[in-house]
Amino acid sequence: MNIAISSDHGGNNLRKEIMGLLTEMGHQVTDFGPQTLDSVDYPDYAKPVCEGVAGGDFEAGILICGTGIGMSIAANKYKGIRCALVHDVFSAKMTKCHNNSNVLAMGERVIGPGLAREIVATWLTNEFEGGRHETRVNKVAAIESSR
Ligand SMILES: O=C(CO)[C@H](O)[C@H](O)[C@H](O)COP(=O)(O)O
Repeated sequence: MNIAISSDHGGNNLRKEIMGLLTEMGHQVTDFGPQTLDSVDYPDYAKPVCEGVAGGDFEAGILICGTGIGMSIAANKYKGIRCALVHDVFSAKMTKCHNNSNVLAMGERVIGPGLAREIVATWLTNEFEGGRHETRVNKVAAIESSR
């Protein structure tokens, strides 16, 4: 898959860990930084990933900050983005199978690299189930279109 990734300063180390995993898994990774440990603002780094996924340049996006919360809030402001904040393996599977999430957010200050790797691998290797879940995802999209 063609995957975009970014973080803020609070997610820099985990972003690099996950980039390594994605490469090991054979994915194409586009890194939107940041490239230093300077303090930055997460909405600035959510933007290229979300615009790229919503615009079809990337099949999936991964966003990492200290808690993952700021990134997920910012990401879900973009039309067409379904960002899930995930810190456990069960939710990683469910959000792909049921929500068809196209962006995954995690917090480097919340979970360790081992669990984060498992979450990403689980999210990327499961499939949207469609059916009743598609009806629900479409209803969410209708809310977005009506505003
Ligand atoms: O947005 C966040 C929380 O919702 C992220 O965790 C940020 O990484 C965090 O707020 C950054 O905090 P800092 O004190 O500026 O390092």
